[in-house]
Amino acid sequence: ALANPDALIKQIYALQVTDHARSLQVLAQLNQQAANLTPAQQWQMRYLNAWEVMYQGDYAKSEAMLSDVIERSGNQQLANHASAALLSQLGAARHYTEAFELANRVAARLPQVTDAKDRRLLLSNLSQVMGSAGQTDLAVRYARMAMATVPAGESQCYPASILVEVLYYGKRLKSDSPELQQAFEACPVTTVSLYNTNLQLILADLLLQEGQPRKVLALIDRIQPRIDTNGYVPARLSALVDRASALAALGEDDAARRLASAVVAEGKSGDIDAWLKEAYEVLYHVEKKQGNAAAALGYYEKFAALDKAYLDDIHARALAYEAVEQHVLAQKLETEKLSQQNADLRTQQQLDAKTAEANRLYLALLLMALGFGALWMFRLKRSQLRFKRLSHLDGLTAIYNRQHFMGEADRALRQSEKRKGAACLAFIDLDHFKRINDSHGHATGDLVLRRVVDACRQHLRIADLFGRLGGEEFGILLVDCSSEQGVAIAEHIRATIEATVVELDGVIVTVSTSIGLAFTDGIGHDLHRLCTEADAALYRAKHDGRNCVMTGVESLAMA
Ligand SMILES: Nc1nc2c(ncn2[C@@H]2O[C@H](COP(=O)(O)OP(=O)(O)OP(=O)(O)O)[C@@H](O)[C@H]2O)c(=O)[nH]1
Repeated sequence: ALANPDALIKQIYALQVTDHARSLQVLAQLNQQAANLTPAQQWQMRYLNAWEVMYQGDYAKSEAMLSDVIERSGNQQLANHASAALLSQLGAARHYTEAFELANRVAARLPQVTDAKDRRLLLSNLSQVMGSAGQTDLAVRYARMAMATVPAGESQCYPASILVEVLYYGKRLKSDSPELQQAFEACPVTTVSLYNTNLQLILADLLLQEGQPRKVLALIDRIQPRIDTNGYVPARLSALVDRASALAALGEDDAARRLASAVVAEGKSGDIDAWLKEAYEVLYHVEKKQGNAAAALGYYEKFAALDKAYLDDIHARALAYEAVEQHVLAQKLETEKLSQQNADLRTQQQLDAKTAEANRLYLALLLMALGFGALWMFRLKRSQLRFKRLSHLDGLTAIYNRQHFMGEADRALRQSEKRKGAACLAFIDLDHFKRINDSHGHATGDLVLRRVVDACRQHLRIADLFGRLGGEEFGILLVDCSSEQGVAIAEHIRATIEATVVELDGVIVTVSTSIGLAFTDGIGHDLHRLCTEADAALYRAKHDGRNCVMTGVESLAMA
């Protein structure tokens, strides 16, 4: 097993463009141990292998591999790297529609890509794709954004190279353009030879266009060793064809033909068509110059076919770009429609929420009103009841007043009659009460009346009725009470009143009472008859010297 796979993976990243051959060795070493790697490391390896396949030019295979990493690795950073790689190779493989679609997805995701390195990478490749679509302005903008994203101390090489490329393909670059100079400074041959070589080849093309073939040859002589070491096919073919063009321009036809033929010998379909086209152009010019009309025509036809294909390709890119843009526009409109619908929905929801809140408020108000209403009703009822109760009571002593006593006594007697119970009616009248008023004042008289009520209460049960019948006269209906019990209770009451001492302002007042009794035992439950009887008994008690209990004549006779 490998000691530190992560370190080796890192090493591959570092070596990819600086020492490609060495990076391949490390990659092979790790691939042998793939089974021992963690799933995360295995995804890293899939990405690195995809990158290598792309480097070798097998775009069909690398496209599938990179898509797999983007969709399934679950590693956002790795997906960013794979997206960047796929972007550049979809363009190279002329899968323009896919490239522009991916570009749109990447551009949409850019705000979420916070890692500076990833951002720079994605922006650079977006720039490349836009450049290939002929959108030079956009491509330049992305490239400059990528350069602005480079973290301090990091190399500007990659975005600076992309900027040069897009300017070159947009025909906005000259051999002395500051952007090219800047890129050379950012991509020193010592650290990033591959990028430096690419820049040199671009410079070679520019020098050719500017009519400086000698400079081109000198330049290619200088970089040829590196090209041979790297083994990057496009670089090798580009150098070959540039050299052929330069030699042709210098009139060195044989050498030019030899080199151009070498490029043609490698001629396959795909990526090398650009150099093949240039090679046929060189051969056409050489043969024409030499007077080989038939050969010249043959090369010209081949050149024209490739040139048409090249122009068609540019046209296809523009069309694909347009199509994707239209699609994106349609999607955007759809999204806007959707977001409008969402906004409408939100407004509706807010409205609903407001309505619901208003309803809740109304309900709360209603409940409150009902609550207050109920409270008010309750209070009203309570005060009504209180008034009613008060209207039944005597103001001074708070026992039943005459009217209520009589009503209640009548009811109680009828109930008693139904269950054949016995009851006893007592009329109590204070003796010489007028004298108390006269000697001690009305207030003392009132106090005496209240104390008399208290004294009587001590001997009453809950069911008994007690009322004030007049000034100093009281009535008591003792329910479920025999005549003996009635006489005993009346006697107790009389004794208690006699014993009661009322003191007011240092003056001591006592009072006695006369009581007349009538019993249902003798005369039945008719209140009127009982009252007459009790009254007669009281009258006798008064005449018999007061401070005593008397029973009704008839009652007694019956008893
Ligand atoms: N202090 C006070 N006196 C009252 C009240 N109601 C009636 N009286 C007085 O009670 C007295 C009743 O006097 P009378 O009817 O002559 O009877 P009495 O003085 O008790 O004499 P006898 O009943 O014959 O023993 C009157 O002087 C009334 O003014 C009251 O609410 N408070």
